[in-house]
Amino acid sequence: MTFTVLITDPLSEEGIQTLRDNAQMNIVVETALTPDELELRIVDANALLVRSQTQVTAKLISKASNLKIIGRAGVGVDNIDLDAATEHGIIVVNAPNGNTNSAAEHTMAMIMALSRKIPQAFLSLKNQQWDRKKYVGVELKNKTLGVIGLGRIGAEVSYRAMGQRMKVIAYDPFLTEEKAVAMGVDYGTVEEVIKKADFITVHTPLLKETKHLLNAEAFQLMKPGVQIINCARGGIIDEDALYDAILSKKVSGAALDVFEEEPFLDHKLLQLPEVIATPHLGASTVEAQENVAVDVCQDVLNFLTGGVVSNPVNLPSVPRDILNKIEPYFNLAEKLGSFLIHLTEEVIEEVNIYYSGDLSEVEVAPLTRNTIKGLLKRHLGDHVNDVNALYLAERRGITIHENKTSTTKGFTNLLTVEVKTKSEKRSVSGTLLNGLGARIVKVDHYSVDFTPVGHILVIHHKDQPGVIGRMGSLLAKHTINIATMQVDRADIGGDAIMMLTIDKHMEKEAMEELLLLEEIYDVTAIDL
Ligand SMILES: NC(=O)c1ccc[n+]([C@@H]2O[C@H](COP(=O)([O-])OP(=O)(O)OC[C@H]3O[C@@H](n4cnc5c(N)ncnc54)[C@H](O)[C@@H]3O)[C@@H](O)[C@H]2O)c1
Ligand SMILES: O=C(O)CC[C@@H](O)C(=O)O
Repeated sequence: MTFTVLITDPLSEEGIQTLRDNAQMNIVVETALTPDELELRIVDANALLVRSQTQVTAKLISKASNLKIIGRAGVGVDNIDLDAATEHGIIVVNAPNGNTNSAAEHTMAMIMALSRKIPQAFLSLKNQQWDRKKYVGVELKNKTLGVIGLGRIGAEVSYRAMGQRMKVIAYDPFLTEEKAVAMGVDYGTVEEVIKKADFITVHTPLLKETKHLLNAEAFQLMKPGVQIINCARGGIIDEDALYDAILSKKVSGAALDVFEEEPFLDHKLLQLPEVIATPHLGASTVEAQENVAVDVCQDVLNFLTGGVVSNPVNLPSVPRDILNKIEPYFNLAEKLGSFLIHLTEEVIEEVNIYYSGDLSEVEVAPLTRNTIKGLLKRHLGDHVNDVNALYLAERRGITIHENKTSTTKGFTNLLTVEVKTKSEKRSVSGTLLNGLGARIVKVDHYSVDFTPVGHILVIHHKDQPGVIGRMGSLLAKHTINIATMQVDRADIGGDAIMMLTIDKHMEKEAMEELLLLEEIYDVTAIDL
């Protein structure tokens, strides 16, 4: 059997050779296709290999009737519609490790060029101006580097910055104080990092939660003269807010490798002398391109020839006989995880999963993976899947315990997930009701009953007459319609919980107003 492998972005020949060496592979390299041409060529492809330029959209995937695997030579898979690929049963693999070093080195190069105004001085010299006064820089030594996102690249940048005798303060939702100490960095909240840093570098994926992480509000909190670096993804920084912050002199310089819209030929930020930039070159080294091409081509080869892949992004791997028994619970498990992660802002150290009733008799490992996938997705994004969820949790020091028990509290099946942080324990229980689908039936020690979909509000309040009315009027003022509502309390006049499903996303302003009501302790808005 022959497989057609279509390569649509420039890939290192070292990697492609891995495929060429196998007689079954028919390699087609077409790096200048228009989207329309690509739609025609994709029909015959069994594998598609891309970097960040090719946009693998749902429309393209819908035309890819023979496609089995998409390989991304690099980390970010935001140019690939993962849901569409999964829906079409197409496996996506990436190469997450091969360009870490290059991206970290590029970030350091940007920090150093920025602090010493090297690109600006060079340009001026090219324009025949010998100007030594205009290009006075600042030293890095003893300055504080704020790192937001301490994953592979963020960690490597931190080590290098310490080599420059910088102090590093970092925030990552999976960073504990102990881990920070072990790495030699200071631990801070996003706000602390932003307030204390002289240079701020972001190294998160682009997710709902990281979109415009550095916005006008964040720039307000920063030190005057702060310098900003983005070698991760365009969109983590609000470009308009950055532009204004530079004009107002709050930000004295910015080094950008990535942009909200790429590619472009003209950008208003580039009109500012304080901005230096590169056209998404973080991974553009001979070594990184070789590494990622070799890794991804090897995975594609393994997959097409029946082997095991190393870096699946969306691969479900459950044997059919087990799948048939537990598949109905997958959605419940993931929803419980997704719900629970919103109940704590602290670093999760331990997860306990209790399988009761019918669930105590089945193979539960895939359900655990789905639960953890739901938990991690909020901070790690869509690259968390059944295959890598446990690995990612383990890498973040989260211990997971599965427990089987016959106690069902009246349900034929009950799945309880409990997370422990340094100072709190939160839990949620759900069941699969025959014919009615997934229901959440307990939140901490409160009994509830609701379907885990849509926009949900969890409100802790004091059990007192009038609270529900005031809360309802306030939501009405914001044209938020309540679809369902549950109330439970610890004891009369004591702590109580309201669970609401509402018809639209709860905006920040409405949340803040709710919190002003005297009897309301806290409000959590969850979109499932
Ligand atoms: N410029 C380039 O050419 C280039 C090259 C390689 C990678 N990248 C990009 O760099 C980024 C980092 O890559 P990586 O390999 O280090 O990924 P990684 O998954 O190892 O690390 C990302 C980290 O961000 C953290 N995070 C998630 N949400 C956060 C939040 N709200 N606040 C703070 N931290 C948060 C995660 O916990 C994780 O530890 C990605 O966006 C990747 O696409 C860019
Ligand atoms: O393909 C590239 O050069 C960019 C890769 C980089 O953005 C990544 O996420 O790995």
